[in-house]
Amino acid sequence: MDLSTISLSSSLPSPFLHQPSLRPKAAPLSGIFLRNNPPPLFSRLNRRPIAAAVQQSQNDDFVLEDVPHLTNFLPDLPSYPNPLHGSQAYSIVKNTFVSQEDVVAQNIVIRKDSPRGIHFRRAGPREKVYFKPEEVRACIVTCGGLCPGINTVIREIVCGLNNMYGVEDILGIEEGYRGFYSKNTVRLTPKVVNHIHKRGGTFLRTSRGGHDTQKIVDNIADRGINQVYIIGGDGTQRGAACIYEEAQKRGLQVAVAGIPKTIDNDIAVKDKSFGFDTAVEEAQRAINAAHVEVESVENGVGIVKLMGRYSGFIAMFATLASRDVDCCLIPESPFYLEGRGGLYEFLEERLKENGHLVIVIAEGAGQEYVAAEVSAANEKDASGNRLLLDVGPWLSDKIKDHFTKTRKMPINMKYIDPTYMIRAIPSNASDNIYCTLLAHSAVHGAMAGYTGFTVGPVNSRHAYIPISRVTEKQKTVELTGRMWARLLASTNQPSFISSDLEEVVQDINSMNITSK
Ligand SMILES: Nc1ncnc2c1ncn2[C@@H]1O[C@H](COP(=O)(O)OP(=O)(O)OP(=O)(O)O)[C@@H](O)[C@H]1O
Ligand SMILES: O=P(O)(O)OC[C@H]1O[C@](O)(CO)[C@@H](O)[C@@H]1O
Ligand SMILES: [Mg+2]
Repeated sequence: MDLSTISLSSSLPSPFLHQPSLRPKAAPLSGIFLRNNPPPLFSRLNRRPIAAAVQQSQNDDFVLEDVPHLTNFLPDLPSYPNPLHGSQAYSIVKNTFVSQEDVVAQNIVIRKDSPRGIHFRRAGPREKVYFKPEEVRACIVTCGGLCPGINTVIREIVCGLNNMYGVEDILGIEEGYRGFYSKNTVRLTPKVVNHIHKRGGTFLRTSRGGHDTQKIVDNIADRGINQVYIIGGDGTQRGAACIYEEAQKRGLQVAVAGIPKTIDNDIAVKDKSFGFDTAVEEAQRAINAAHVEVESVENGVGIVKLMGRYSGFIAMFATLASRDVDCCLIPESPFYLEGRGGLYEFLEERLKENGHLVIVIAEGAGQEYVAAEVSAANEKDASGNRLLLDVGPWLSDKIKDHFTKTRKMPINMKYIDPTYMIRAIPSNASDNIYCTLLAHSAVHGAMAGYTGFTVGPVNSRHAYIPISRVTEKQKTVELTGRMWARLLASTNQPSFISSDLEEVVQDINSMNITSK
């Protein structure tokens, strides 16, 4: 068990409950473990009591992975009644405010005797806020690659702050983290952002690299910013954690809220990333085009390359949605070309059977093969992410060579690379709604004094999730999970698992692992 897991059980000696980082904000959740992910300073201070508390509560099985609160390091911060009390939108809601006791369970498929497991705080407006609206100076920044819906999140943070809380002072930081110290800010009002959700990209522009925590926090302090909304992927959220830690170290009343973004859908804990549905939908157009092309010629072979550096979610879902795909190749599932059970054998069978076929490949798949054949320097982007080799043309050449040279069978290759087309578009209707919920959750959380947190749905219910949970591990397609099995069942493609590996997978499957 994690040493930062502590118990708030009523049997605890009171000193534990009085340590600032451990103290619940309102009514404590009774009889629970609280995993606060405290910043290094607090974990150092609390090491002994935390370990002792764990020992005392070994039998308790309810874990709350809590997010930090400004009062953890500013204990005398005053609070105010939430202005939503009087808002025309919320005053008629039956339970306007989310109770401090409301939590969201990470696992909802459980067995009768399973432990209650990990929970997160439910997102939403709280009875008390820790900012007077007229004293809020918020800023929004977008970093990393694009994804559909960023503009909707920006719009809804601005409109949410303004319409729900009466906040008027909102700044846009342009071109990512480096914009904090190298650019002027732009004033964001509901009028300025009114139409931006209809456009792809980010109204505030973006960049990679350039994260300098000291300079960023200096700038936040100099400008009198007290709420920071950070939209970006895993790298961006790591940067957000640094900003939160530095602001806390300096004792600044600055709430840092992260809205995780990635087209690859590889953010842990959250159900899915915003813009992902839109991207999968757009990918259908490329797959359809490939299918139409190859269906119309003799021995047509279509290849569609989609994004997905380390995870094949876009490829997997686009394949499952389409039904025209014969084979889906993803980074998590190593494939091989030659021999029994290999890709060539399968493609030959499909061509004999149907006269055409479509392959979808995620950009991160087969990197080891490409690397072995092309002399490429190990290049990185400005943020330090490894630049991938282009697997699409490599695969297309391999298949062409195999059929025309080895099998003496001419094929008609149609290669489509819609990489940027699927992420540079505006979000669809359902992603727009999703983005609105994310933005509102972030606004409610920051106003309520939470900081160093991210937002997202866990089993469909929106929650406040510690930043570390979304940065420590990337979500990947589980080869032993049901979704990948559904894909294999749908395409009937080889699993590319040799018999030795099959045994290992069966062993893993027989362990008590549940998958969605
Ligand atoms: N470990 C880190 N600590 C502080 N800042 C970081 C860290 N990693 C990345 N960043 C900063 O976060 C920003 C975005 O990072 P990156 O380019 O990796 O994109 P990302 O947020 O992971 O999005 P995506 O990968 O989905 O495009 C950059 O400005 C980068 O400097
Ligand atoms: O070319 P860019 O903008 O660096 O982004 C490419 C990368 O960004 C991602 O979309 C992640 O955001 C990856 O799938 C892709 O490899
Ligand atoms: Mg990333």
